[in-house]
Amino acid sequence: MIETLELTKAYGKTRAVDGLSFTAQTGRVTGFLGLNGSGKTTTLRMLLGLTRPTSGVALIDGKPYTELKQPLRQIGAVLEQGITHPGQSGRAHLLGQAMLAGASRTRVGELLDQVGLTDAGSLRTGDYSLGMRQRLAVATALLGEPPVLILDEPANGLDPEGIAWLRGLLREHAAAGGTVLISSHLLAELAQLIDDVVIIAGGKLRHAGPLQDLYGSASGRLRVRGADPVRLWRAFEEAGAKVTTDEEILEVDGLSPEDAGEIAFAEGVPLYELSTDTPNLEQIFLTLAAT
Ligand SMILES: Nc1ncnc2c1ncn2[C@@H]1O[C@H](COP(=O)(O)OP(=O)(O)OP(=O)(O)O)[C@@H](O)[C@H]1O
Repeated sequence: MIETLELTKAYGKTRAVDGLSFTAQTGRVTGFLGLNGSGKTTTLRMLLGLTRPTSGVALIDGKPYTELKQPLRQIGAVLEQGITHPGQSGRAHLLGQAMLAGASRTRVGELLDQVGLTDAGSLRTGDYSLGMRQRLAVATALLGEPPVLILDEPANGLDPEGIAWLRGLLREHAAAGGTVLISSHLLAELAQLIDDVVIIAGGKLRHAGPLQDLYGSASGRLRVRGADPVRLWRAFEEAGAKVTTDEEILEVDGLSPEDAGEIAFAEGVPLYELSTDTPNLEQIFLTLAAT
């Protein structure tokens, strides 16, 4: 499990992270979301022992990173910065890192295969595309078979096939009892990957919970088209709804589709269309993440 308690990092007068408490549960993939500059990278760096908190704690399985006995075997990380020497091949990079993590040559071959870089293993990493570099970074993070994974913007640079690959890998990792924390500034980018969301703004927690609850929290607005829009409008408003219109289509807040259908029936107005607007995930995120 990953946990922060009242975690704070101040740079002079700027509070990059400000009293942040959240958990990322074992067996789940948690999305860590916020707009640019909201404090995501600073939080992840504190979890990884790279930045010292001003106050509060960042814990991996109940301990700060610096107190972990075998950090490379307990936690794997993909950070935004490049980690490789451009003249080195992907395989050589992994072999070097494997020595540090105490992993075998066989493991390097398996990982190249798992991240889809077997054929590209002998190419210079300087010639890798952004997506290939992300795959190599994920392979590096997995070397020590750590149960906890922290990934900073890993979806950046991946094409749809790459995203599907990452989804499979992270889901498998969580299902095998791992913990995954993955950051992004776009909720839509992570929607297919994650179980839970933590949204921050200005270094503070804005929302935490299952992704499903975010959809649930967005009130479903109805789209109604009928033979007599004016009459429908009046009837809906009399029933307590808020209605806006472009003259033909009514957008109705505060009524269920059942209520709206029955009101139209009682008014004797034929309906041509009655649908519920699906909440726009990015819109929900932007509302929650706005400072
Ligand atoms: N070393 C530092 N010195 C001073 N200010 C910093 C430092 N690191 C981060 N900050 C500030 O802290 C705030 C949070 O930055 P951080 O990089 O954690 O945000 P982020 O959510 O990761 O953003 P992005 O999505 O752009 O990577 C920003 O205002 C940033 O300018």
